[in-house]
Amino acid sequence: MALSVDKWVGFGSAMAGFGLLWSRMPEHVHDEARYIISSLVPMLMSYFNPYQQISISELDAERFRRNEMFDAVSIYLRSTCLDVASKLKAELGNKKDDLLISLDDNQGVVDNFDGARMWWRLCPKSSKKRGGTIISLLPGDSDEQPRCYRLVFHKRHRKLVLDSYLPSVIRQWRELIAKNRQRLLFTNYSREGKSHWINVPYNPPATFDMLAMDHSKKDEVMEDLKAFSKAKEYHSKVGKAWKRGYLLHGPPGTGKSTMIGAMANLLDYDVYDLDLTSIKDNAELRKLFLDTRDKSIIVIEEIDAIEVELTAKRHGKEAAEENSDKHLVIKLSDNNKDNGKVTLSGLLSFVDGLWSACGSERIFVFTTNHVDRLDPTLIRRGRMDRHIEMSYCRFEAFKMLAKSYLDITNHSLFGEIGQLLDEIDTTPADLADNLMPRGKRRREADDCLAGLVETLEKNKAKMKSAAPPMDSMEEAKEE
Ligand SMILES: Nc1ncnc2c1ncn2[C@@H]1O[C@H](COP(=O)(O)OP(=O)(O)OP(=O)(O)O)[C@@H](O)[C@H]1O
Ligand SMILES: [Mg+2]
Repeated sequence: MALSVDKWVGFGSAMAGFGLLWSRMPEHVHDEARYIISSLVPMLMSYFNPYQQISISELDAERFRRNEMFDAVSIYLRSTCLDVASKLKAELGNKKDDLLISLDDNQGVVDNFDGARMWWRLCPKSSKKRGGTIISLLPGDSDEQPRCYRLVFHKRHRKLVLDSYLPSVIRQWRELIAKNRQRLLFTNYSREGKSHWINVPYNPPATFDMLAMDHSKKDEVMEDLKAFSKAKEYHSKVGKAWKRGYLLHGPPGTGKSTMIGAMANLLDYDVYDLDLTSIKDNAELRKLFLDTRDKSIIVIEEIDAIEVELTAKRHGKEAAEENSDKHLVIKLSDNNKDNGKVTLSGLLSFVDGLWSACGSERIFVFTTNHVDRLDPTLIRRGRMDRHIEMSYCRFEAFKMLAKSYLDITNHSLFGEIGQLLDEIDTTPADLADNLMPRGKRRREADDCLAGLVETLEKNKAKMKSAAPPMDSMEEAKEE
């Protein structure tokens, strides 16, 4: 039966080809005859061919982003009608040992819906070259036709297919992905001048419970995130895109990246780690943005360093080095001079321009060690809604680390450690390093804490010897 469906579809294409040929007949053929035959072709086609066809391409018509309907069909077919297919493909899924079986190219399957038969076929990528020329495409297109699913059904089921069958495919797809959702970490890479996302399964170990920072600040951030994830109606009521910006700033090793993992865990969002330096221009940046999914955190780490690097590309390395030494604010560039590059204005429109409203439930996170070096327009309130300072570890944060690393809430050395932490700036990363078991023997809490006191004492002594003597400070003050 599938064969006869293919025949009909082939017949339809042949008739269409005939129509095309006819439309190109020389002028001298009588106009009236041309008109009659041209209008007869579609009538003949519809008379002879009782089937209709819908194509679902892997990329959407503008080729700007992936067509999610293609994914919906893939997942639907995988779950419902692979039993009858003879050519299948096997891959390892995102979850460990998760075997993914799907249709192989050119393989067809039949689905039954409400007494109607639906013929599906996966058509492979095909070349657009015909007769040695490439058919003209939108800018950025490749010369390959993307893969597509072809659905063929009897004409009398048209209403059923459009009103019930395809909506049910989408509904089942949504249910299946909600059930089997695996959080992903994406990063961008560039191939042949075009940017793409690749992903790996993402299960960050950090949670807010383990994050050592001021209690009230932590609670505030968690409340803010939870409120954001439930604020769909609020955002549409006030006419704002459903997105939020966080700027995490503080010295290295204070937990900025760790907090991003904790955010992803708390909200169950995917993370897109955006590498700006490998993006060709603003258009590519926009394309990448359109390719992100809802419920995601889009991260640009160490944005100050990226700015320096981008400046280096534009104005020469020396200029960038000079800038980084002397100027507190390093601009990306002024966009008139930098066609074909990611510019500050491109980045701003990525974060909250017209295009940023194209998705929903997106959180932008920028991290930096030098908040004072950033262009103020990039981090103004409204763009980066919350500025969170991750600071050196004091006693309260230390207690959280002791609880997670050593499972203790009190110890005779706590008083001494608290005092030392007040005197010297120590990052949570340094403390965590001292609280980890070393070598083969798991160290007892006593050993760990004694070792930590020793390290802190040493650091204190170093700090004292590095500081200028009191007398010279007094002199400097007087001067
Ligand atoms: N606030 C914190 N709470 C718990 N652990 C922390 C914290 N800060 C740092 N750590 C520990 O130190 C390691 C390094 O921290 P992280 O990478 O998050 O720092 P960062 O602020 O992103 O540093 P950088 O600015 O260099 O990127 C983490 O793997 C984590 O184990
Ligand atoms: Mg980091």
